[in-house]
Amino acid sequence: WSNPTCAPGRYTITHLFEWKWTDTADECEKFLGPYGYCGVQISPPSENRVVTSPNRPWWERYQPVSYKLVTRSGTEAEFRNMVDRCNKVNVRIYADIVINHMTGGGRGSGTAGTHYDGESLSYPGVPFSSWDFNSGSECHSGDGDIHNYNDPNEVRNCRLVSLRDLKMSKDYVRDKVAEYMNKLISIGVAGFRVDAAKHMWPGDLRAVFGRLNDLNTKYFSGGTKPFIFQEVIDMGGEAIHASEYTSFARVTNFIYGIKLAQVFRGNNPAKYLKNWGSAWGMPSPFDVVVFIDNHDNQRGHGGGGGVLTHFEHRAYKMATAFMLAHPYGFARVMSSYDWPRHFENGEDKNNWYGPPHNGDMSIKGRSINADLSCGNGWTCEHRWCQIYNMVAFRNVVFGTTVNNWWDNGNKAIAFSRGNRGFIVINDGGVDVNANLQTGLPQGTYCDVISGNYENGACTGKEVHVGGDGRAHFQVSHQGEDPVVAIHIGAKK
Ligand SMILES: O=C(/C=C/c1ccc(O)c(O)c1)N[C@@H](Cc1ccc(O)cc1)C(=O)NCCCOc1c(-c2ccc(O)c(O)c2)oc2cc(O)cc(O)c2c1=O
Ligand SMILES: [Ca+2]
Repeated sequence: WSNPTCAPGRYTITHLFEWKWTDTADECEKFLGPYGYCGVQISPPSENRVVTSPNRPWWERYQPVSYKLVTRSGTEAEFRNMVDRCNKVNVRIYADIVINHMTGGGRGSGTAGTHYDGESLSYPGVPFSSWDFNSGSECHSGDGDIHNYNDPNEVRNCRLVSLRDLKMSKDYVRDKVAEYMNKLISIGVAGFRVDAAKHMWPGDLRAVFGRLNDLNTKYFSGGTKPFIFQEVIDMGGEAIHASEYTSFARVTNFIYGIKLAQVFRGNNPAKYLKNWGSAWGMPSPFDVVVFIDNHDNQRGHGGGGGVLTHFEHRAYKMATAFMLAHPYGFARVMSSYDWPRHFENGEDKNNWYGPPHNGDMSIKGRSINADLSCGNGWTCEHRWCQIYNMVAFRNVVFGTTVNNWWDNGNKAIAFSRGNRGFIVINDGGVDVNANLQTGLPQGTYCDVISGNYENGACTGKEVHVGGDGRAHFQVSHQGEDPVVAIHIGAKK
């Protein structure tokens, strides 16, 4: 487990995938601060390989060349400015760090112009050289790559898709990685998303994390530890289990999104969610970061591929509303960019597409529409009102449990969070037309899915809760948003 380092009253982060640092700083001040987000997961800030075939794919950022803070997202100065401005409006920065490996084969230069040679294992920008990498002594797979995911040694000591595998058992390597993380901490970063953690030994990760400083007291109280969550793709069926990694940090819970996709695509009745969480055999809520989709599995591979994405926006909003209304786990909202999917034999041939860009391949900033949504090719799910209003819902109900569960035996469910919030989700079949116990104090509440609570008025539907805590709910199973959510922070 690991404690989030959010400012008080904030409980959800958003992954601003491939955003520039200048845009991220602006987004903290204009939106994430005012709308109650805890923080941002940023794309890897370390210098990465420049891949031109295909042309600047998103996954080039997962092939480090050095730990210099120069990428397509911006310069070190822009990075420092972003962390400062976001912290000043109570929005934390969680850095995606790629420390299992460096580049694949071949030689070239990175986004800071630093030379590397993947053949001779030469990375002068760190520096790392051949004895800092796993070799035939540690990896016994024959060609040096991972093939057998049921051999824990092979998964950790061999090359993931031929990416040069760092020898994390070596003190020098641990020191250089910890030095990189401590530099980010000194700048004001609040924690880390550890990429490809499954491919590193838990003991080596624990040794590196043990070298980390406390967070910078310019923004955090003394003795605050960084919030660390590790990407461990574990869907069962492999030799490596997420539980190996949860004694010293959190893990990403991949099963979560896949199970919710099954429910909200209509394969399983929503009533099954009555005992959602640990009763489904999932890890302790304090050991996980939960999400509907991530940058990899929204493109159809990595974590099972069967998850909901912004392309299926109706079901996606329902599943996100459920995730944010339910107490299980620390929630992360994906924020994507659009790309022209092109399926051939079930695979999206364009799943490598990088972010919207200008003629010179620099990343194009997002534009903001009157309804707060984004343009210029950016999806900005974190700015969809059905999502940002549920981020506020999660803030208001924190610390309460699930009560007053109701379901219609099939695809409609409802539950309250203590006496602070109540949600009805109608996942299909028949309309809901019921008088339900909300557990809330008497009054007129705004439905925060169909509109906002602004200047004391509801721009969407209103719900009247009587003295007995009951209210009448009519939720068609055919509307764009078959969800009604109310809470005491949006009450007339
Ligand atoms: O699709 C991709 C990149 C995927 C990817 C990148 C970052 C992630 O955090 C992630 O989860 C996936 N990469 C493309 C293209 C590619 C890139 C490099 C390379 O040497 C070969 C090909 C691809 O087709 N990759 C093969 C399938 C995805 O196999 C990868 C996985 C991965 C997928 C499923 C697993 O269960 C697993 O344990 C690991 O993690 C990466 C982590 C990285 O840091 C960099 C990578 O290249 C990858 C990575 O290729
Ligand atoms: Ca490894």
